[in-house]
Amino acid sequence: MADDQYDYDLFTIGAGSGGVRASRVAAAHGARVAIAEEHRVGGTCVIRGCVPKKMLVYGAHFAEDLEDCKRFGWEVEGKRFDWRTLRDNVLDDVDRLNAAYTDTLESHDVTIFHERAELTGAHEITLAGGRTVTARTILIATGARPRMPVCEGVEHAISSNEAFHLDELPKKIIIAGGGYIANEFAGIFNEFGCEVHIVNRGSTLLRHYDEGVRDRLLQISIMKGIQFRFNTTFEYIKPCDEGGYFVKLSDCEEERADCVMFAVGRIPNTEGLGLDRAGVELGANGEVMVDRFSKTNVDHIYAVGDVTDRVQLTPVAIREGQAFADTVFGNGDPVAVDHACVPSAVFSHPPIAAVGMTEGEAKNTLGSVKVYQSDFRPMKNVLAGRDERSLMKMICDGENDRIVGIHMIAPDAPEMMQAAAIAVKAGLTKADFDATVAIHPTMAEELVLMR
Ligand SMILES: Cc1cc2nc3c(=O)[nH]c(=O)nc-3n(C[C@H](O)[C@H](O)[C@H](O)COP(=O)(O)OP(=O)(O)OC[C@H]3O[C@@H](n4cnc5c(N)ncnc54)[C@H](O)[C@@H]3O)c2cc1C
Ligand SMILES: NC(=O)c1ccc[n+]([C@@H]2O[C@H](COP(=O)([O-])OP(=O)(O)OC[C@H]3O[C@@H](n4cnc5c(N)ncnc54)[C@H](O)[C@@H]3O)[C@@H](O)[C@H]2O)c1
Repeated sequence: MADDQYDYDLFTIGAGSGGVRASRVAAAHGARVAIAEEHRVGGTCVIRGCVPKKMLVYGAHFAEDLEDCKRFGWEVEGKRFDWRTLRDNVLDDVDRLNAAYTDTLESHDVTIFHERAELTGAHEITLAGGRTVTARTILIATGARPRMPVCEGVEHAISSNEAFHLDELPKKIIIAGGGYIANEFAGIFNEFGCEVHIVNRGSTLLRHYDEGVRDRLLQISIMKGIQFRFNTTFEYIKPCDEGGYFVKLSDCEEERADCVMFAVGRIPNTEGLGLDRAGVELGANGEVMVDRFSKTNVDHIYAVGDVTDRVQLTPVAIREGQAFADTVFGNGDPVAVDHACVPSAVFSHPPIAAVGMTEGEAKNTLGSVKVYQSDFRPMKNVLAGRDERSLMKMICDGENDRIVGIHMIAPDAPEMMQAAAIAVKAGLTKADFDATVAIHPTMAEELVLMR
């Protein structure tokens, strides 16, 4: 493996989900590996994404539990929510994870440069401090950053990055977007008692999800007090002397808000990386173009994760990193990641989870389609007096009964979906589900009882 012509066998730029996995696996295969990280080891998922977000979701959900518990006989006197306590505890855990990821790299003898890196030659990388190193193979794993649209006063708005660090909760927040981040943070802030407005440029929330499921989320979110504006754009955001901002939207008078947050997609981090000099081909959104082995058009340069804009999810970035390291540094056959049938979840209140084709996609793709569904009020909601129904849908190929998609909105939907996704990925049929005995009483039993 040792190739003394270069300082390292592998140099990874970006220590997020994809870069860390690729680096430690390549090192375990015997490669001499270095990684550069300009911010904090762990990347988006650990530092300012999935993990702290999920902790806020847990924190937020207590608002409902504390309400619902009364009907279960519990009385909680003097309940009060303190944002700073939750925020600081979450940020402490982020510090712990940052240290754990750093330890993992160090224990695999991966050299970490805590600074920005860019390509300055075919095999040459220059670090922000001025040091230059060389590597036989280079991996671009620089992730993506929030897209901030062109709008007067956009500099006064926050993105999800800042949402984890707020000093105070806003009394009123306007969130632009209708995707994952907008819906997840709308749920979080709403449960904490903030007045939440979602402003979407288009007419659809979460457009890649099944229509029935997204309509149910919209209905429940409205019932919980979240306000929605569709087909609306931002004209300006201006600071207000008394604090907060004046916000002018395309379809109404100027209004005041304490915080404006943009959650309108993420842009691959490819600017200023020297990729043009290296001749690496980029796509229309600045994403690195790669083949199924994550190789760019330049033989020794690879890219994994959000920077390639294939599927912007942590488990996908991790798989791409693993497959890259096994392919380039392992002894087995090349490994390509299968991007079909990737399950996903939106950690809204309640959460959504899905795998495979939506009903609409199946109808547009397959000859005949059978749809089974279960629309029910979970037992806990019935006793709690919470008027919130869950929905599960199973989409089958009418020709052969094979399940091509499962979609749900229900408490713990992501937990149920992980197991159900195995069956869909394995190509099981509705009859296989029917043949499985239910676990009673659960919500998941609906999966094997659908008509
Ligand atoms: C708020 C939020 C919530 C999310 N929730 C989920 C979720 O619940 N589930 C899920 O699966 N996904 C979720 N995601 C998406 C997930 O975080 C990403 O898909 C994943 O982190 C991508 O990993 P990556 O390795 O490609 O990039 P990243 O984790 O972004 O890592 C890239 C790293 O590269 C560094 N870097 C960039 N340029 C340079 C340079 N020139 N030199 C040195 N370092 C550099 C960056 O600082 C960063 O640390 C969420 C994202 C956000 C923003
Ligand atoms: N639970 C999860 O797995 C999770 C959570 C958060 C983020 N992520 C990942 O991060 C990515 C980015 O998330 P996101 O929510 O920023 O993007 P997104 O692609 O999910 O949604 C963007 C939304 O913004 C709307 N929009 C675009 N421009 C707009 C504008 N100028 N004004 C108002 N609305 C506008 C779009 O119509 C769309 O609804 C996701 O695609 C996902 O891959 C995943």
